[in-house]
Amino acid sequence: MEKNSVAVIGAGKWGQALHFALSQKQKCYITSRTKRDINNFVDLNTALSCQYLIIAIPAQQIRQWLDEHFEFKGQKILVASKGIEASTGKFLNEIYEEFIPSENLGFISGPSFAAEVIKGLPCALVLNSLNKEIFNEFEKFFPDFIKTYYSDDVIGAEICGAYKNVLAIASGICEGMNLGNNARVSLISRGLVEMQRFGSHFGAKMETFIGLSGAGDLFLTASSELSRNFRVGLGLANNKTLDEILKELGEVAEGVKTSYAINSLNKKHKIYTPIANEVYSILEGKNPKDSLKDLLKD
Ligand SMILES: NC(=O)C1=CN([C@@H]2O[C@H](COP(=O)(O)OP(=O)(O)OC[C@H]3O[C@@H](n4cnc5c(N)ncnc54)[C@H](O)[C@@H]3O)[C@@H](O)[C@H]2O)C=CC1
Ligand SMILES: O=C(CO)COP(=O)(O)O
Repeated sequence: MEKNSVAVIGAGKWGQALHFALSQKQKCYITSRTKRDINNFVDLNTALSCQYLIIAIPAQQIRQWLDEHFEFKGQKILVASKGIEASTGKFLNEIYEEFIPSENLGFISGPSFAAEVIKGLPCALVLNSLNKEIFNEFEKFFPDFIKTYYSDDVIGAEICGAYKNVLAIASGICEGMNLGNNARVSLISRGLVEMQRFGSHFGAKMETFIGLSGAGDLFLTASSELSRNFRVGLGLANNKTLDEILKELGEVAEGVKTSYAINSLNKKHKIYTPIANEVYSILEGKNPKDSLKDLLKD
């Protein structure tokens, strides 16, 4: 294992943006399932032999990928995905911890559209880990245009990153129905309260919800067409089918599968999550106008 070697696994939008960012200060490798014309693109085995890995593959594919491709050799890992596994309701830290010791793991959160990061525009991110050494070691790889903060609230960051995608779908629906600014901001504010209620059930810290990982990423994603999840909401409000929307998108919108995960978790744990429930129902075919009526009277 080459000392201080860094590799990004997954060359989608976020993987490429992180590769661009981490290439500013040192050599950074990148790999993906299909060969890409990107500087320092390597095969998977070369990437896996690096000391530091950033993994940016969609949440629903992580377990299978770890099962089939990953061998733990002491690497330090930052997880860049945002979502909850729909088939089990597991948070990403729970999946990773089945394969890798928690002291080797960190999780990226915060408002960060790949399209802006890849242009070198400034942003602030949180590197969450139970082991502060992970933050200290990865922090030095980030370029000057990204400010990094440390938090030990891994579960809080995981829940914020996943839940805000579902709320971004709701906000896109609201926008697509032309309900106005008052409605959208009411939805986002109540969404933040709902996300905090859900998160505190699983031990997340209150401060995480009012910081970059919570309010920060929620405000960003739920108010911009740069968000894929927001665009899913716009499509649903315009009576497109989910298949049509996802085909048009051509990229992952984690909020869709995460809605199903949240639906089973809130039933199991009896958590009051009206907005996420309506997103789930709309994905299952409910008319958004009926959802609006139900949300206003609940
Ligand atoms: N795009 C963004 O602005 C941000 C995305 N994220 C998160 O990063 C994750 C990845 O998102 P994007 O890169 O934007 O999505 P994307 O749709 O652009 O790319 C996903 C990548 O994962 C790869 N992939 C899919 N299935 C795989 C498998 N079974 N094994 C290996 N690789 C596989 C695809 O080939 C593709 O390169 C998501 O969880 C997303 O929520 C987080 C912050 C910002
Ligand atoms: O997580 C993101 C920005 O922080 C990206 O959001 P989308 O996946 O909705 O585009």
